[in-house]
Amino acid sequence: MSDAENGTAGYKRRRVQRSPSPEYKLDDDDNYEPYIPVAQRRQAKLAKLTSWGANADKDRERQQREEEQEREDEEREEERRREKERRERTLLMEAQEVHDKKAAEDAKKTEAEKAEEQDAEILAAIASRRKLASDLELAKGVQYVEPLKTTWRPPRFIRERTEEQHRRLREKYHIIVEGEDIPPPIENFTDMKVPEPLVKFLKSKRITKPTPIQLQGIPTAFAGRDMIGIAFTGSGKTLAFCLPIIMFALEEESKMPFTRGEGPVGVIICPSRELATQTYENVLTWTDALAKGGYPHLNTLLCIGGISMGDQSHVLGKGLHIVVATPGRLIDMLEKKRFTFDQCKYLCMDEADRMIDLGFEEDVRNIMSFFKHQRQTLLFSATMPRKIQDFAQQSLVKPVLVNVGRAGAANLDVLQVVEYVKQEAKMVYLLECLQKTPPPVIIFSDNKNEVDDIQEYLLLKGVEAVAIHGSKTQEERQYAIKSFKSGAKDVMVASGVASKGLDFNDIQHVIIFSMPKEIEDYVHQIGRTGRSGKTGIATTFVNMSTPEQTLLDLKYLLMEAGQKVPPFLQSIEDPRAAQGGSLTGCPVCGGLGHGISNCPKLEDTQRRQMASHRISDDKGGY
Ligand SMILES: Nc1ncnc2c1ncn2[C@@H]1O[C@H](COP(=O)(O)OP(=O)(O)OP(=O)(O)O)[C@@H](O)[C@H]1O
Repeated sequence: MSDAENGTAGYKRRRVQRSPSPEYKLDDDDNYEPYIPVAQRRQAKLAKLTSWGANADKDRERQQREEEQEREDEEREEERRREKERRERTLLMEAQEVHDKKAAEDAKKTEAEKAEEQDAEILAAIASRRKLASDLELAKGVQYVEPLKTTWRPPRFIRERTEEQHRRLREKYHIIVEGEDIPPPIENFTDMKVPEPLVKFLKSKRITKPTPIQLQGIPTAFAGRDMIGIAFTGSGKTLAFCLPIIMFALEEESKMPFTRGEGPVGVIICPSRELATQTYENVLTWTDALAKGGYPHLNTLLCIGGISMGDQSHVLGKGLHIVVATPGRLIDMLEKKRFTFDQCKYLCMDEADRMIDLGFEEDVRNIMSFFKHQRQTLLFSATMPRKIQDFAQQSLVKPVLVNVGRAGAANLDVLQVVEYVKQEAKMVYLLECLQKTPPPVIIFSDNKNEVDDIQEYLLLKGVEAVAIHGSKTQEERQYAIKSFKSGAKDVMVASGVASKGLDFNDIQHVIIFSMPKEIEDYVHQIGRTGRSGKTGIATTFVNMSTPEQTLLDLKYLLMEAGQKVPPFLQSIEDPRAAQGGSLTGCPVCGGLGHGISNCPKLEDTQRRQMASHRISDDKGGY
């Protein structure tokens, strides 16, 4: 029989003939039915029909058995399916239960707890920053464990006092200390062994008794200890960190006079040129007073951007004792080897939290890498958030923390007035506000254009005003400060950054035209008045454009200082209180009205970091 006769037979036969090996066996082969010729099939059918009768019973039985088997199979299959469904449902339910339980637990957690968890994550990220030490020290694993030794000792009668007596004295002046073997507080300059001519000079400037930060800070620094000094604005921190460096330089010069190319023995770093200039001028007056009193003459160099170092060649031409600097110019001079830190043993940072926190951290490390020996490090500021304190402490040797009042608290000698003034009414109201006190008055705005606008407006109204901000030339800035300090000008309009830490005589009134976002800036700004024990007024304009969180920080600060809280500030609720959270201050900026997760300073730092990464990425691409 041909293939044509049985249709598909040729295909099947071809497959039979190929007799596939097991590994090539396709699924179709499972259904393979061997070919049975038609005649044979007919015969088979006939035989079946004929035997039907005889086998009918057997067949029925078999059929019944088969049907039963089939039913059983179906039942078993159904049972298996049901079991599977049951198992799946149980797993699903368990998963749902776990999910529901977690949701319930989350719901039970207060918003404050969730915020705390978030805060802990952010803090852990901050904590991972590198220690404040030079790269070389970090790379070599150099770690100093003992503070520097100095020859200074407190007078015997003070050494003989008990720890309890020291404690009571500190308590009397509201001084909080932390650390090991803390040197004693000393209540007058003579007992601190400050040279007589300087004591007399200070007296002539009405500096007769040390302020609390000086009373504990100067002995601590004289004893060679690393320290973190925190005290409110205008409390005399400058003398506290300058005096030890002057005394150390005097001692070194007395041992062996310095000649050209030698020194400095100490460096003071400030975050702004103006602050560095002011500190430099202070050091000059104090070292001059000593020289006039028969002590060796000390050379001090001002090392800041915007001035020609040629003007100071007379200082560089001699032995150098002290350098007062801003970071950028200092690094430049060190890199050019105009002087070295081979003999430098004293490093002080003013407004240290700003230096560490606001972009100078790498510069500070760079500066540290020029030191050849162990140094004594002093960090001072009016604001020092806990997080920065912790970080700084890790970088110092057995540090002593000297704290007068809460870090970041406002000076209690400043009467703080907060007024709601609509944006468009500010200028006119400013004139009215100027009538509150006689000059000198400082007006702050963080916006450079606004600083210029205010000055222009005041000049038009016949008010003698100067202005200072970061976009002014160094000459303009110096002129503004000089004419305001000398009393030739009544009002200074300033951006916060340009005037931080500046000590002007007897400022009567500080007007904050636009409230800074960060409460620390506010504390520094109002701190231009109420200095060295005198009182002053600070008037601050706020309105709808002031962020609520800033207002809340302000509200708590006023409450802490026992000042009047105006009704519009009173009505601002703390969302953390509603959530039952803790109302402790932000560890990053010290603001009392918010937590770390919505800290404006942290946001700002992160934004700047991202911007600088972008810039370095861009640079890397070329
Ligand atoms: N023991 C003292 N008694 C009286 N006045 C002092 C004393 N020590 C310093 N002063 C004066 O107090 C003023 C403020 O001092 P200083 O500038 O050192 O304050 P500060 O704590 O550094 O403030 P800021 O945090 O704003 O920089 C200065 O004019 C200074 O001469």
